[in-house]
Amino acid sequence: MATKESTNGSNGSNGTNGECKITRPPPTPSPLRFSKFFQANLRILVTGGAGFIGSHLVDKLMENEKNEVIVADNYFTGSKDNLKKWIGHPRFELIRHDVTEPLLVEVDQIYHLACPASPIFYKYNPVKTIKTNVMGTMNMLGLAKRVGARILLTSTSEVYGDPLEHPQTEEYWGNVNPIGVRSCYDEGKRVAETLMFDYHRQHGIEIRIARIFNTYGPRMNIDDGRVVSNFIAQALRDEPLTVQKPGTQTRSFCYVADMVDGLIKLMEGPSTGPINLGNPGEFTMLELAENVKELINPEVELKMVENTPDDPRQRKPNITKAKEILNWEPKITLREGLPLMEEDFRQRLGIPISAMKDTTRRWVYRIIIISLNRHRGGSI
Ligand SMILES: NC(=O)c1ccc[n+]([C@@H]2O[C@H](COP(=O)([O-])OP(=O)(O)OC[C@H]3O[C@@H](n4cnc5c(N)ncnc54)[C@H](O)[C@@H]3O)[C@@H](O)[C@H]2O)c1
Ligand SMILES: O=c1ccn([C@@H]2O[C@H](COP(=O)(O)OP(=O)(O)O[C@H]3OC[C@@H](O)[C@H](O)[C@H]3O)[C@@H](O)[C@H]2O)c(=O)[nH]1
Repeated sequence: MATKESTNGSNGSNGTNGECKITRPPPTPSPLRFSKFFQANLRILVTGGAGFIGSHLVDKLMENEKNEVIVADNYFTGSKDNLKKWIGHPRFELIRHDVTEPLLVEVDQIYHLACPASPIFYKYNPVKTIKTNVMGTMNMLGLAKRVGARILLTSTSEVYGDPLEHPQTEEYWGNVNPIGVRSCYDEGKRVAETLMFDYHRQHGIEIRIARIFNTYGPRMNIDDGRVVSNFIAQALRDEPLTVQKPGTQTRSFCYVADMVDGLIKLMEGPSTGPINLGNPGEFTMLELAENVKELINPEVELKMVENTPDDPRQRKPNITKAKEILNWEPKITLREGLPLMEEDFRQRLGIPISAMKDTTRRWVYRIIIISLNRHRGGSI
């Protein structure tokens, strides 16, 4: 939980991309934040909390009995289903709200995740996507300013565009097409980062910025369109895995439980960021397809299909800062994470394990799932 000392810790902090001098003292936090008598809990707003990463974050935050969690979500890509175990809980509230409109709630921390993240969804209504990133972030910063809350933005590795530096450090300014079909998301997040730092410098708002690299895990939308969910759903449905050309493009995949730990450490830690959060294990899309085939359905075929414009050719985080500043690094490898996601997809698709071609290998994976579940206290 944030203390008064750590709350003010960002006052003299440096941004990673240069000196960050605050021109005004920070706003006074809400008296509720430190009240001993009426409000012992930390009130945390999670925008986009009904989505994939957001709902896992809510699960983790709710484990702490000192936390009260409020989710604001417009359900564009998220679902109440992801939060069903918390609905009705006395420390939990769910609000249907679009972050492009202002929101007034007394909170101490804001995890600002609201934004469609899959390319097919963020390209569906690009004007809305950029509004969500720009107006949504301004509204949440306005709220942070008003109530003196600390705010964390989930930015993205997409701010590096099609990177010419590899792996990507936080100092790299990126190679982004400002007028392409991905720009509503990439440039939207870049403006959101700018707004965060301007509010920090001008109004003394306590900010945290996470640059998240590709994250996967249970509860991704089955037809989300992102590569890991596509390949797993295709493997389970016995459909060819659609590898977009050339197939040699790379990504680094982080399991969602690791990501949530990193986000909470960043929120509670001393640094504004931006800090890269991701798993440095790098795979080509052909390698990912081969892994899914081997682990989930050895009979499935690979099919090369056309790619979309401006697809980044390589991506891998340098996580030195996360290790040094947050003492964070991912623990779950891709080959451990894929079976955990398979289990969730299998249940939601209604495909029992017996319906698949049964091999000894499948039993090995089940044992991995059970032992990882035990290790993580049963929460996937
Ligand atoms: N998953 C990844 O690989 C990844 C990588 C980099 C960054 N991120 C960032 O993390 C955040 C969460 O991503 P995710 O993968 O969970 O995506 P997601 O699509 O599952 O979740 C996004 C949530 O935001 C909600 N939302 C969208 N627009 C909104 C609006 N205008 N008002 C209120 N709610 C709105 C959606 O309904 C959904 O619940 C996003 O900000 C995304 O940009 C994710
Ligand atoms: O079926 C598919 C889908 C995608 N792909 C490829 O897989 C790679 C990854 O594509 P995804 O759509 O999963 O995700 P991207 O890496 O393009 O963007 C992602 O990264 C940063 C985040 O902010 C975004 O949330 C997320 O969309 C791309 O090279 C794409 O061409 C396939 O080969 N087959």
